[in-house]
Amino acid sequence: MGNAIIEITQLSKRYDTPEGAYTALHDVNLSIEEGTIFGIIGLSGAGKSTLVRCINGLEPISGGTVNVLGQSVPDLSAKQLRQLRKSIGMVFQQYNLMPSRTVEGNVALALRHSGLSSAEKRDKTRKLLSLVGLEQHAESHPSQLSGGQQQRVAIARALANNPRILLLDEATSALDPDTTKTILKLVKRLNRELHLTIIVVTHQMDVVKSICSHVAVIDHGTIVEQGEAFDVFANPQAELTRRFVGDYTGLNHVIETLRSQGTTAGINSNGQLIHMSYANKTVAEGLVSAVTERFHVIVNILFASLDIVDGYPLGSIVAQYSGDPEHIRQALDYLRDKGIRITAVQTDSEENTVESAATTTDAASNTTASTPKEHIA
Ligand SMILES: Nc1ncnc2c1ncn2[C@@H]1O[C@H](COP(=O)(O)OP(=O)(O)OP(=O)(O)O)[C@@H](O)[C@H]1O
Repeated sequence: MGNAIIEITQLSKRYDTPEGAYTALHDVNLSIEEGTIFGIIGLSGAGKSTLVRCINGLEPISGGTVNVLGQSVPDLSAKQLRQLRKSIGMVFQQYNLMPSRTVEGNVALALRHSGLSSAEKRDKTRKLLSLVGLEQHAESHPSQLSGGQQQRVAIARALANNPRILLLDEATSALDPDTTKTILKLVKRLNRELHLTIIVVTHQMDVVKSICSHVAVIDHGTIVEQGEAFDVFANPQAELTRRFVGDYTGLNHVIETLRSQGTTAGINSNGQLIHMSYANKTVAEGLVSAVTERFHVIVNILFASLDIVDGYPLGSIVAQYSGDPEHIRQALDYLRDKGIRITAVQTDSEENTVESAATTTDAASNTTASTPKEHIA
């Protein structure tokens, strides 16, 4: 981990509207380390774009501090702000390319105040296009390119002034899943090869899961949870985060089905429905047979999934446990000892966490505690 490249404390932002002041951001605290890929996820209207605009100085703040690259953004002059913005490359959902210019012309446009000669600009533009895999399309116009290719041009343009931070604002939201994957792969490579700090503003958990090392969840202008992406997925605390994660993994759908059609879904009224999540592949192997044999309980698996979050495997199982209640309790204690997070699923209300020693939350900072994990190649 390096130093914080962006440090935000107690940020608030109010907009004056005809109906009165509207608070779009409230007491936002964020620390983004250099070299990380940091996701900011929230529903529409949560305040994501406002936060981005406060970071790059496009919006005056109402309170708190915003430090970017060691500079206090609200205190910068117009000239200093222009300079700072050169260090922050921006990519948006709608590519924002000039239709009348070629691909090369679009990228070169970002170099117009660079002081480079025409030959140097041409050389740099070609290098940037090669970096994003578009060297063959330098002479094409944006209309001749696919959405994914246009977004690559926008990324090349955003990199023209050698920024230290790349800010992607819903950059993959208009793309199909396959194209999204290739763009995310490119973003990950840029992070690695250029040691760029990347901020990914999104409403898609899939994007966070694929490339982010850290994530902050924003809800109605407040950061409700933040931490390492894996920990947030493994042990979501805030209601909105649980919804995002559960919707993404399919767990919410399963629980809904069990709630509405429990008997038809094959569960009986005597068993206990348990959600198990685990971070360690080897522990999960043989999980069911171990507790079945050892504690003489019947484990009926209703749902299982395995995901890779930021390069780490994360498994999830919903199962019905039947048998002697004392044996079930012992079986669950045993699993907990093995580092598996155990949650009782209520079919008539919300899930309740059955106390788990391995996972705790620092409620004061809305930070999810670290979960042991096992990296895969
Ligand atoms: N200039 C403005 N004047 C008044 N209210 C604004 C202004 N800009 C944004 N808002 C309000 O602030 C809230 C946050 O908006 P913001 O655009 O930051 O959300 P968002 O999370 O980026 O949403 P989306 O994903 O839909 O772009 C919204 O309720 C919005 O209506």
